[in-house]
Formats: sequence, structure tokens, C-alpha cells
Amino acid sequence: MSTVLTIQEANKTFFSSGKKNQALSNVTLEIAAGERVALIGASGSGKSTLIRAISGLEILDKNSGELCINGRQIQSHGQLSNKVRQIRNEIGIIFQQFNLVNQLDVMTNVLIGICPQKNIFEIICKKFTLEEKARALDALEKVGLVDFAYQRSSTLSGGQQQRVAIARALIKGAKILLADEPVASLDPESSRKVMETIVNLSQKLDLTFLTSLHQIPVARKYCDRTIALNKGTVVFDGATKALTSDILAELYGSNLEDLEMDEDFPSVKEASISEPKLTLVH
Ligand SMILES: Nc1ncnc2c1ncn2[C@@H]1O[C@H](COP(=O)(O)OP(=O)(O)OP(=O)(O)O)[C@@H](O)[C@H]1O
Repeated sequence: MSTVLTIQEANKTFFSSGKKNQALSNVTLEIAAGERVALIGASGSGKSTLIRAISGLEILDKNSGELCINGRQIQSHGQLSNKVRQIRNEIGIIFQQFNLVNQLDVMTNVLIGICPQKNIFEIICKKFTLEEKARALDALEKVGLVDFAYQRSSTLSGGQQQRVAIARALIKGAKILLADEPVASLDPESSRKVMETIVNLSQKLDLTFLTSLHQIPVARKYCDRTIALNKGTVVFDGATKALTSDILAELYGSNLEDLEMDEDFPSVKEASISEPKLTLVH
């Protein structure tokens, strides 16, 4: 399998109110094409910072190494590449709050995905070519929402809106989908549909998926690999099925109970954990 994402010694320090906060510490990892990877860890462990760094939205410290997508540098030693905009086209990002424009229809929201090539006037006036519209419909077909193309996005359910956000990532030809807690605000049934859509896309299109998650059962069900962060350091990187209650208890302490979901997903306690093969990284 070819490597699509390489991160070498990512460090990120924030300074606020005179205090130093090491959000990422020597994070080194590689992700191959088509992998589905969950990024877990307690609140404040650095998950969003890592996702933002990969998308070039957060500049790492100078003592960091390279961060590359398909062999092309997004940033290196605390400096963004001057090709960052181009490389960003290979990445789609979705967030907990779907970031759609409610007043626009679904199709136009998808077309916003190719907006770097358009000016704001062209978007508002919906000046898109037939070829671009066909691409939008194709992306909507892939997420099972082609019948909703001309409906206002605000009329869609949360799960459907998240799938529109995925279609917006697909239209620009993204081969990597980054997600920051994509199902955190969804009910179990909508979460299931969103995650099944992603699994389907990763299998059909070899789409690589890296997502921060608070729900461990979702990671167990849909992600083959899990990376766990504790205070900015990778403390586990391996097969999701190798995650044990001990590791989770170390990560989440007494908050572990809060990560349980309803019966649609196996709970941490109920999940069968057989012969764990640990890859503990210190
Ligand atoms: N812009 C910022 N300025 C100052 N500190 C920040 C900034 N962004 C993040 N941090 C700090 O960096 C650390 C990691 O934050 P991050 O948001 O990456 O954690 P997280 O694991 O995504 O948390 P959550 O699960 O709550 O979203 C936290 O201590 C946070 O307060």
C-alpha cells in the first residue's frame, strides 16, 4: 500500500496567558492509502491540532520535521509550503458542525468545494458550468443524496448535511478525508449512515480517512487502526481491535463511562477484546 500521509516529529506549542502548552510532542506517523484511522484521546490531547496541522491550518513549531501528503510537503520545520493551496485540493475536511451555507441548495454547497477556482460573485450567481454541475451530481450520487440536489441544505437532517459535506470534499478529487468529530452531534442512526458512507467510499475509491473521535464504539466498528494521543504524545498506534479497557482507562480515567453509546454500537465493556497485540509507543 502506498503512503499518503507522512508526519515527522510534529511539535506544537501554544502560549496563552503567559503559560506554555505543548499540544503536540514528537508525533511521527505514516498512513497508507485506503486506511481508516481513528484519532482518540481525552479532551485537550491534541487531536484537532494534529488534524489542523495536516490540513495546513496550523503551523507546527520550528523543531518539527516534514508533514507530507503524497510525498509533497504541506509544511516543514515550522514553515508552510508555498504550494499549500494546491496540495490542500488533495484533502477534504469535515467538521462536527457541517459548515454548509443553509440558504443555498445542496448542489451549490457541493460546488463550493471547487470554489478556489471561482470568485465569490460566480458562486452567489451560481455561475457553474454543465461539467461542474455533473461533477456535483456525481459526488451526491456517491453519498446517496442525488435526489436532494435542489433542496435547501437547511431542510436536510444532520446526517444528510454531513454527507453533503463529504460530497463537497469528493468534488475536488480529495483522496484523503480528514474529520474532526464528524458524528459527535448526530443520533446513532445518522452516525451509522455517515460512517457507512465513509467506509463505502474508502473501499470503492481507496479514500484514506483520518478522524478524531470521542465515541470508542464508532472507532471499533468503522476504523481498522487507532492512534491514541495523551497530552500531545502518541501512546498507542495499532489495530483498533487491540485497544484494551486498560489503555482506554489510562487515556480517559473516570470519564470512560461517558464514551459509552446507545445499543446501536457495542459499548467499550461489551466489545470482545481477544489477545490484544499492543503497539505501545513511548
Ligand atoms: N489556538 C490555541 N491557542 C491556545 N491553546 C490552544 C489553541 N488550540 C488548542 N490549544 C490547546 O492545545 C491543546 C490541544 O487542543 P486540541 O483542540 O487539539 O485538543 P483535542 O484533543 O482536539 O480536544 P477536544 O477533544 O476537546 O476537541 C489544549 O490544551 C488546547 O487548550
